[in-house]
Amino acid sequence: MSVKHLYDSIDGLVLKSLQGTVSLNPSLSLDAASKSLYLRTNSPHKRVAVISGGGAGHEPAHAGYVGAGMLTACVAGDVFASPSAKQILTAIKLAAFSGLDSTSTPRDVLVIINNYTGDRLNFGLAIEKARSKYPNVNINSVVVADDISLLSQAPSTLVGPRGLAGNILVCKLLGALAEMGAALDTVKAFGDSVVDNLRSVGVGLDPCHIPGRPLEGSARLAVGEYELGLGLHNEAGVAKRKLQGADEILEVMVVGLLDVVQDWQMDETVLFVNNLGGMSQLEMGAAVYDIVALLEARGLPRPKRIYCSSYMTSLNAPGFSVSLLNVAGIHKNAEMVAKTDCYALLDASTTALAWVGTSAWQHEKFNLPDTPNETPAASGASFIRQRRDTVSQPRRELPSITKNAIRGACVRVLEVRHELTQYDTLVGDGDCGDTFAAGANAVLKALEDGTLDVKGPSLALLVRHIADILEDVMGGTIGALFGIFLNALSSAAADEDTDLSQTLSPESISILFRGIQAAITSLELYTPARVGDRTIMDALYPFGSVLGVQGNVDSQPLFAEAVQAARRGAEGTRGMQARLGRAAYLNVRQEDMPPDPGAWGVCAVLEGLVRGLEETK
Ligand SMILES: Nc1ncnc2c1ncn2[C@@H]1O[C@H](COP(=O)(O)OP(=O)(O)O)[C@@H](O)[C@H]1O
Ligand SMILES: O=C[C@H](O)COP(=O)(O)O
Repeated sequence: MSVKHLYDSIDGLVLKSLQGTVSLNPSLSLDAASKSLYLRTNSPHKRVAVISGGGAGHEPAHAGYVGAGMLTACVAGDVFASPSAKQILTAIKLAAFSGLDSTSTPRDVLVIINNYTGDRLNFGLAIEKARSKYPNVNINSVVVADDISLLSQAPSTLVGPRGLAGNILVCKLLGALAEMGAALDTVKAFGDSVVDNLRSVGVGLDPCHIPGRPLEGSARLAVGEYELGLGLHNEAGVAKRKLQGADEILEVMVVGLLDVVQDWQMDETVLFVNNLGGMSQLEMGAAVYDIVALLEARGLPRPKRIYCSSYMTSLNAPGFSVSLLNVAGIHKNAEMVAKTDCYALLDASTTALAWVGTSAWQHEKFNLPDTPNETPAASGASFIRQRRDTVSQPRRELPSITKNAIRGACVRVLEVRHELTQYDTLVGDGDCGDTFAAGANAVLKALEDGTLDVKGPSLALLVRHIADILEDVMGGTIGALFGIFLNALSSAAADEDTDLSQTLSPESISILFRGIQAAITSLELYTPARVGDRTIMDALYPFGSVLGVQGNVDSQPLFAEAVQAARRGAEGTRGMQARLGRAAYLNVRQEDMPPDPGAWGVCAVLEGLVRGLEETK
């Protein structure tokens, strides 16, 4: 694994890289605030704009695929963390309206989402927001979930297969179909059918290293090991195996794929080999040759199209994936889909920078050199109104309490940042500490420069403002969860008459507590996670249930008690197997599972709030 980089931090890198892409393709424009790239002009026949995106670190995905005949727009988050719903909403707007005047009918939008929790939550929320904001734009989505390596875990997890590099094949096929003027329903049906007929498997010879990240914990493979069942974000593979050479690795991959596609009609397939960024193209070319040989050795016809490039990387990871697309299976589906010629779509020209595929397929009968004979082996949470009696407490000046509490939360988050990174490196993609820290730093800055107005006018607006600040800087699963939680808390508090500009009254505290419970309830609309699934819910549920205690209570001790319950919940995730989130992909021994980083981070926020409150006494 190379840990030397040209840039020594990822700060500003994503934007700069997008700017570089715009320099390479004059038909693109960049909306820097949302990190969205879009085609400035589109063919008037195009009725549907196909868009995609996700965390950065996968370049040339997706910026390299924006162009006529492929994506109309894309949006990037931070490295390995989903963009926020706000960013995605802008990308949808740009895709629907770019280049059109106010009298023109906007394009409909088809969103291609890779199956990762942060992406599902943030893209899902953005689509909901866009539907209400732009009622004349029809929006639908296709979720790519091509990874076969987690299928054996399916019954015990709720996450489903991950999206791997097959995503780019989906972008090419749907982008070309939309360019031909297809309607949204057709593109959606075709996309679902493509996903149903797409399978991938990845391997890694080593993880990648993210510029600026600590080195500890980043070298997880011994010299003689490789990982099978690798994702796109440096998360650990499903199994470590002894490195015995190309023959063994390719055999395992091909056999694994063929095992899950036994019902496919194999005379109509596409082979798609993706370099995760750190393999030499010399080796990848040889791998293509060997994979075709392995298929032929099993009596299978050569794939009708073969592709190999760095389509969707994991920074500089020395690894790759192999995907198979069952074209016959796609054509067998609904009548509307059957009329679509997959090969014509793959061969169609595009102005996207990074699509690599020859147009020679249209003209030449495909001929591979001989292969060897021998082959080796909300929401607007409905606010739950409860009666609570609170003992009367002295009224205290609010602004300094609020400011200290918020500052306390941010400072505590920054204290645990590296702990979160360490835990998330072991069980996830390592970005959890950075995501929490980005939120904490942004709120601290807003507190210091006075843009976050702690004097009021109301709890609802204060919370909404914090949610807004966080949404700009926190992507990933955590960003989406905080967004949902805080917006729901704000909506719940807005139902109440809370003038918090002067004093912190028992009544306003009880409104806050009830709002927190309502916000937890609204999270349930978007995630199936409950206690025991190893997520933030393991901290939030115990926290909320203490706050829900009825009867005479003194608010500050009750809050502190609730935070202790959250801490016990987060501690309880140590050694817990995950059913949701990226940790669900892992095969880590129970005793080696660190606490859940999300739950740990939530505890830090809560503990910081308490510390800030106590400092105000
Ligand atoms: N479906 C889910 N519901 C609630 N919390 C979840 C879910 N999936 C993951 N989490 C929480 O999110 C945390 C990871 O957040 P983050 O680092 O942003 O994830 P990612 O980088 O995979 O998007 C986990 O530690 C867990 O607490
Ligand atoms: O690159 C990251 C992907 O978009 C997945 O996002 P996530 O880690 O927030 O789930």
